[in-house]
Amino acid sequence: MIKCITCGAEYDLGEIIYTCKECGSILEVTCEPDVSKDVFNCRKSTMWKYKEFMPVDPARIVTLEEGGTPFCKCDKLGEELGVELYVKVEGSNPTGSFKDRGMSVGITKAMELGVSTVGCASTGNTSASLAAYAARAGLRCVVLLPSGKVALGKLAQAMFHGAEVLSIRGNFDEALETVTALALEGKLYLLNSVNPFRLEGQKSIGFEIVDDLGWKSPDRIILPVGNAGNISAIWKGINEFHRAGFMEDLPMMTGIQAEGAAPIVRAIRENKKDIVPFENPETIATAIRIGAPVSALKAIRAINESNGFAETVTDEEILSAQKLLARTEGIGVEPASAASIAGLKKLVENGEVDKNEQVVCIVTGHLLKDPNTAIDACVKPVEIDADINELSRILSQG
Ligand SMILES: Cc1ncc(COP(=O)(O)O)c(C=O)c1O
Ligand SMILES: N[C@@H](CCOP(=O)(O)O)C(=O)O
Repeated sequence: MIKCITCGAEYDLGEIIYTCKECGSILEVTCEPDVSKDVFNCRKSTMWKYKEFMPVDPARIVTLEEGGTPFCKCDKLGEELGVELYVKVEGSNPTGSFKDRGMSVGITKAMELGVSTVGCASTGNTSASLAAYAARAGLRCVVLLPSGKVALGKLAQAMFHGAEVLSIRGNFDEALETVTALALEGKLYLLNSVNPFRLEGQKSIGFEIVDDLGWKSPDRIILPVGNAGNISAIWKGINEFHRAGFMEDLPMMTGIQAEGAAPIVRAIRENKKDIVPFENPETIATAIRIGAPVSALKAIRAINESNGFAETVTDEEILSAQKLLARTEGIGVEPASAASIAGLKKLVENGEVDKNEQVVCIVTGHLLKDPNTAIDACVKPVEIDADINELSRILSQG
């Protein structure tokens, strides 16, 4: 069933629907399989390890073997910050971000529905991922991107995988409004995270964290929040495993937003159930430059239900955390991803996160997604002749 999260209205799994016809709220797919966790043993380490929890025909999936991403224990950084730290490296997915988990389910669903054209609005990663999975499935793909605000690597991916790329004079929120209107006219199948099947794939991040920790919950999961689908999906997945009896405790879901694009943090601080959009969201972390997150209701619920927290970080804090993670632990992430590390640092400093907590930070996209920001943050290479004496002189400078 597809179910409205606000009024509970139910819809058939075969219906193409993005919001509730009764009350206009957002939807979710209900999923309560009756399985033992032993069925997962000896399966390949992709998100399809948990196929019983996915609402599509497992015999006909469109996959690039997404999921099963590294779960790195980060002792050096953990010690520096005073917590037991694990980093879930979503940049290791096939197109370099967590979106692949959602697109694998979303495109499989598109094939089941028999649609011919898929589309999305994107700050970059959704379009890169959709373009790749649409190519694999042989579907036409249309993506709307905010002009001048998409990191180079992501743009290259969308173009190279053959998507029809439209550069919108406007921001992500305006692009999403436009493409949603087109989807409602039936001109394309929308694969942004307002599509509840997208989130079914992304909930597997929660499954993997629990599995990686030996069927236990961490104390806290921290992640960047933009359109707010991922935090909602992970909380849904964690609850499904909890209800299935695979684990005892639940984590505190902690969302981090950039200071210039923080409607969810503001809603949590003001104890509101919904957001007031940021009209002109701005941040160097272009992936989370979003003012009107479509899954805000779900995200606020996830944070409140889990006794979690929401915090903002500045662009400077994001860039410094990006470098800290790269240089302390060798994990290269794009700026938005580093918001989780920046957030952890801030929350430890202000006492919100207890020393010795077991914390999982999700880093959502690969460093190479945004090469320009990475290069701008570094000292330029020194140019020298191919001469051993000159090389020795430089090395001796230390
Ligand atoms: C790299 C990266 N991190 C974080 C986010 C935010 O995720 P969500 O929109 O699901 O909150 C996005 C895009 O949405 C992203 O591309
Ligand atoms: N950062 C996202 C924004 C769109 O999010 P979605 O999860 O709703 O598709 C992107 O990569 O485009």
